[in-house]
Amino acid sequence: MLFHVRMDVRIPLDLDPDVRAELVARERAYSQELQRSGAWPHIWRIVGEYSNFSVFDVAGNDELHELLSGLPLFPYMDIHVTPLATHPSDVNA
Ligand SMILES: O=C(O)C[C@H]1C=CC(=O)O1
Repeated sequence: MLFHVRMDVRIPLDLDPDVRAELVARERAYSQELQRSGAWPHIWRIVGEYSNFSVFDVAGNDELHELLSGLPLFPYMDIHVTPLATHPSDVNA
């Protein structure tokens, strides 16, 4: 199943810079591992925001929740999920 996910990152300004850097590095590694596995096929920066639009390709809601809640930055994100269905006019479907 495909899901559109918006992630807005809200790291507290007073978070220790070393803790912040370590979190961001772990987030990058976790994200890139999922991208390589095929579970996270698209990630786009939203221009002018510390946010992304992503597409996840997973078995269902439970797997998506497991992957999202495992994000190192999960405690510092607002996440909005939109399940995607095939459009009847999609010429590629
Ligand atoms: O920067 C972000 O959008 C947040 C997060 C998602 C992947 C990643 O490496 O960081």
